[in-house]
Amino acid sequence: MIRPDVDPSAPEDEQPVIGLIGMGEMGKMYARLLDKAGWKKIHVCDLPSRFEELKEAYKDVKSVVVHRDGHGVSRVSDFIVYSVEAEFIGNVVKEYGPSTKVGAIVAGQTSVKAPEKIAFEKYLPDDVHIVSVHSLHGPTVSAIGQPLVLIQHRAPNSALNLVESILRPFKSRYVYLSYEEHDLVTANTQAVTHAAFLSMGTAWQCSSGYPWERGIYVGGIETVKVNIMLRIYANKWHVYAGLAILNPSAKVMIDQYAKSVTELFKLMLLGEGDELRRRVKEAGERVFGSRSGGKRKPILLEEGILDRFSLRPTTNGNGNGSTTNGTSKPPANSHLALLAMVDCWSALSINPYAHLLIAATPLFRLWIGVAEYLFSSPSSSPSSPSALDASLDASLSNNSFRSDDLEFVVAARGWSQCVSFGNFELYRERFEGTKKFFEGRFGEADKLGSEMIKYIMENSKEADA
Ligand SMILES: NC(=O)C1=CN([C@@H]2O[C@H](COP(=O)(O)OP(=O)(O)OC[C@H]3O[C@@H](n4cnc5c(N)ncnc54)[C@H](OP(=O)(O)O)[C@@H]3O)[C@@H](O)[C@H]2O)C=CC1
Ligand SMILES: O=C(O)C(=O)Cc1ccc(O)cc1
Repeated sequence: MIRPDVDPSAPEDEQPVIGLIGMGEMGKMYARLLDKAGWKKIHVCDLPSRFEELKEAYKDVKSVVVHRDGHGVSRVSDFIVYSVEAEFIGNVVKEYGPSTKVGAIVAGQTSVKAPEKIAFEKYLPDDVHIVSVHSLHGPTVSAIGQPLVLIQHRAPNSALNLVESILRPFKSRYVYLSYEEHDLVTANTQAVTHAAFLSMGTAWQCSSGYPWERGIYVGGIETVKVNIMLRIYANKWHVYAGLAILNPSAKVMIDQYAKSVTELFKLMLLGEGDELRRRVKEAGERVFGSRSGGKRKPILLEEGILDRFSLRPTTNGNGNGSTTNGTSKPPANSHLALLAMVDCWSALSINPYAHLLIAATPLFRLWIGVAEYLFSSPSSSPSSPSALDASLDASLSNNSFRSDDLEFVVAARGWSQCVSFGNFELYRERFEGTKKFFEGRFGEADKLGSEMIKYIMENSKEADA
């Protein structure tokens, strides 16, 4: 019997055997973090076809034992994490679940929990516990301070405590949810955020050019848009497909987002300025008016700070990433993606700040940050409009955004349809087509994006407190 409060300094024979089934990005991240923590018995596997490759990769890591398949891992482990594609979780648990050691605790890392719950209930023997997990960040982000969802589904408190003890060295922030609460929260935070950024990528691709190379201003909050879009396309398609297609609440959110995009664009096209301003400002009031009584520190302190993370070439020709001279004011942009996001939150009565404190991913935090910046920045002088007014004016009077905005409408509708049809193959084709277009830029975007996330996370600590 493993003590629920065990820690990595315990003698090896008192430590739990930790099993990792699926050694892709997340499985590898868990193996790395668990080994670094000092856990000495980590048993892992991927598909049998990857057995030799994995054995070679971990030959010098003493704590890691590689198995040919999930039967070997399941039979010896006290705590098992399945980190496989959400689409396949049913089949994988059906195959290996019956081999689970009596009294073990089983978790899944899947980003959408509905199929995982069904699979665990159906295929795990009655004498094993279910305490699921979800690290709410990608494999290249530090786990420190990030939300880590724990779901005590079919387990006594002692099993939950053991999972807490095993994962404590990650220094993540535990968030306790039920399976159902998890899927509702992640539909609101992740699925719709991804839909917005996937649509930006598709639209920019269809406009045939990297935005920062088409003479379009890419500083300030545009920097966040470009970096996050690239981060998402650099990840695996199935992560986003799974969490959108297999989460029933996500369809509703993504559909409303596409509707908001379309309706706002129609008002812009028709020049219905009064109605556009009324609708957007009312939505802004509903979403941001209640922002902790207006006392919460903004997520983005200054738009200019973001220029240091920009991908656009610098004036001295030194590639990317450095600041401009800071004197030129960015031209107003219609910011259709952001106006629609706030309209969507308002239409579905979602308070994004409530999610921020519970289970926000770094990307969601940044996305609220830019929306908040657009909606809450005051005008710099009595004669100049606020950022929001400048954006609304531009959307009505400046035709130069129309073609990009039209592409964005088409893209948002396309992604929404793809999700509502539940078509994984179509999703993969759309995703990978755009990924190919941006592929050359992933390296530098990853570096700049990680720095940007680190900066925002550090600045958010105080505000969250
Ligand atoms: N990437 C991210 O940012 C995050 C992902 N997640 C979730 O974690 C899970 C894993 O994602 P991620 O690691 O990124 O994806 P990967 O594709 O990198 O990893 C999944 C791994 O599972 C393997 N696998 C599939 N079937 C089996 C099987 N029968 N036995 C053993 N291994 C198998 C896959 O092999 P093969 O490739 O050969 O099919 C692959 O190596 C997903 O459910 C995802 O939604 C959660 C948080 C963040
Ligand atoms: O932060 C995001 O939304 C990401 O894109 C990274 C990510 C992807 C899937 C998850 O289940 C958790 C985090």
